[in-house]
Amino acid sequence: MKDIRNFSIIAHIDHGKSTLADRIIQLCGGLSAREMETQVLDSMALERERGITIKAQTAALTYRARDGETYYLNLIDTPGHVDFSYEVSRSLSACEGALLVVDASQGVEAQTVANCYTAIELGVEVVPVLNKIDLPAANCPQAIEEIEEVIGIDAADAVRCSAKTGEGVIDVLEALITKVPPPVGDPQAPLQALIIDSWFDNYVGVVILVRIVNGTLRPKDRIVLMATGAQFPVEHIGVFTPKSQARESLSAGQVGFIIAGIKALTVAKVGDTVSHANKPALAPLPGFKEVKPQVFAGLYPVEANQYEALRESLEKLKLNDASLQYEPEVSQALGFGFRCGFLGLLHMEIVQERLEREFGMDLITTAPTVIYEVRQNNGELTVVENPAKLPEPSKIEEIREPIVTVNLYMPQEYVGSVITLCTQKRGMQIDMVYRGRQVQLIYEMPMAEIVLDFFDKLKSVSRGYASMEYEFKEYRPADVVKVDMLINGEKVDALSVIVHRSQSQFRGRQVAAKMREIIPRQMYDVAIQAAISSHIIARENIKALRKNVLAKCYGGDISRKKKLLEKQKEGKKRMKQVGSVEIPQEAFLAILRVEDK
Ligand SMILES: Nc1nc2c(ncn2[C@@H]2O[C@H](COP(=O)(O)OP(=O)(O)OP(=O)(O)O)[C@@H](O)[C@H]2O)c(=O)[nH]1
Repeated sequence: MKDIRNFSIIAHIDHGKSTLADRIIQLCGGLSAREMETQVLDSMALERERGITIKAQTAALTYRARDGETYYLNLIDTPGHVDFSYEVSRSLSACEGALLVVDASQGVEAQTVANCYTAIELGVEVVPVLNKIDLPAANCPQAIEEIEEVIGIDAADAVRCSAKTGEGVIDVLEALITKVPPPVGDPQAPLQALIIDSWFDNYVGVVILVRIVNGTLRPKDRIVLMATGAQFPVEHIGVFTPKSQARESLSAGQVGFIIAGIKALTVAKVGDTVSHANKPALAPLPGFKEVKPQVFAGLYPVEANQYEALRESLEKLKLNDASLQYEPEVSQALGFGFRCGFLGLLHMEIVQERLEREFGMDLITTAPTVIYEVRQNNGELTVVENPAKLPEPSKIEEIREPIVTVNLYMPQEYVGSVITLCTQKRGMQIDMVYRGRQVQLIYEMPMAEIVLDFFDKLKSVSRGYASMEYEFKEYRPADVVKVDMLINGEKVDALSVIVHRSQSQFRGRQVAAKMREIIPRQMYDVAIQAAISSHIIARENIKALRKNVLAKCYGGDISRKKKLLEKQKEGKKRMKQVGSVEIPQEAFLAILRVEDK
């Protein structure tokens, strides 16, 4: 085991994580030059565009070091966004080391900081690497100073490299084997394997990526997944180089995959422990957590006849995304659709985008909401993830909302504005810690505020320098009310939102005003009203307009007429006919666009 090194790469977007990973894979002979042509580590087109790695992948590599020894390196990829922070912590806890890649021409940036602290807290050895030294703007001494000040680790002998030219990449590997300790574990002990990731493969079913902590696993062994107790006979085991390669055994310290005829991703949860069914470990590995959807929204096809297609697309997505939930739902205004549960806003956006892009769906999405626990006067306790389903105020005894613990990191100069923002968002300060030039703020905050627009606001008050991660804490009583929107006197269920009472009047007015801007003028007057119960709190009017786009081009250039009609059709695409009024997609998300008081 002395010759194994398990590591991951922590880097800010664009600092060169994928390029460096590719270089390392190339140096260690994992792939031929032709296979290298396409960047391997983040394969989904969507990911590349957004620059985030959604599904962790891995590579088992062999490296002949300068000391003449051969080392087995396991590169474990980590996803890079707040919604996936639990998966990040599981990937990191499967490593003994992490390369902290910093673009020497840019210095340390916010996003890396939170992941780096997670690594340090998990006892992972962080090895600083300065990348892009080929750039004229590279300033290594400055980058070193920033790493030391901001992250607080010694960076004097940070490795300098250029993932682009290949210069210094060997030094990165040498630093890795000297600085990162080999794994510890007992190959003879009962099996404990940590699930780092799992995904669905059309041919073999669920593939589980594990880090074996103790014990040894062989094909044909019978395994148990400790959180669910489900048992399966192992069919194949192996490693990714990054191509898959079968192995006869995987033992303590190694990283590899298990295929065991598992059909549903929900059985093999990230963070769970795999053990032998006949001789299970006494206890699972620490740190398993059930990740549950935190944010819910309704997804409706623009064309009613697309409902079945939407169901099929969601089914397909769900195969590879255990955290996505959906249930059929009916809205008076929007017809048949699905109430979907997501880990967070980014997760929601990704799902939405994949549905539209990969599956060609045309969707209307309602405003995201958190889950409320509602106790009614008759003692009944219900869970509400759709504002339209909130019982009448007179029937409610108490509403409780989810509270999250938020960890924020930012340079000192932004502490003031971040605190102001947190207070505005009903946050309660728990702690404030100085870490070099960086400050860590810990807040407890209603999840609903985070869902609304906290992340964007945080970025704007800190000019992008603050980073955050959050975790569900508990449900607490909350003084919230439902604001309904009426269009021409009709309540549109899909437009209702739940907001804090102190903000309700203000938000109701703002949403109405925003909708007046968004909803195009129609053939008749349209009245938009906001109401709490039967009490109207705001009213806006959209004046009638006879919209005849052809009126301007009398004279009869037919191709121009066609073009205009085409354009008008395009504009209609994401509209939904509600009663007699056409409402565009943005109107359903108007609540996300309003300013704070
Ligand atoms: N000049 C120079 N450019 C580099 C170097 N390493 C990476 N790049 C470039 O920097 C850009 C970002 O590199 P990636 O490897 O995609 O960065 P990443 O951190 O993986 O980014 P995401 O995948 O978006 O998270 C690409 O255009 C690379 O070609 C380097 O050493 N020198």
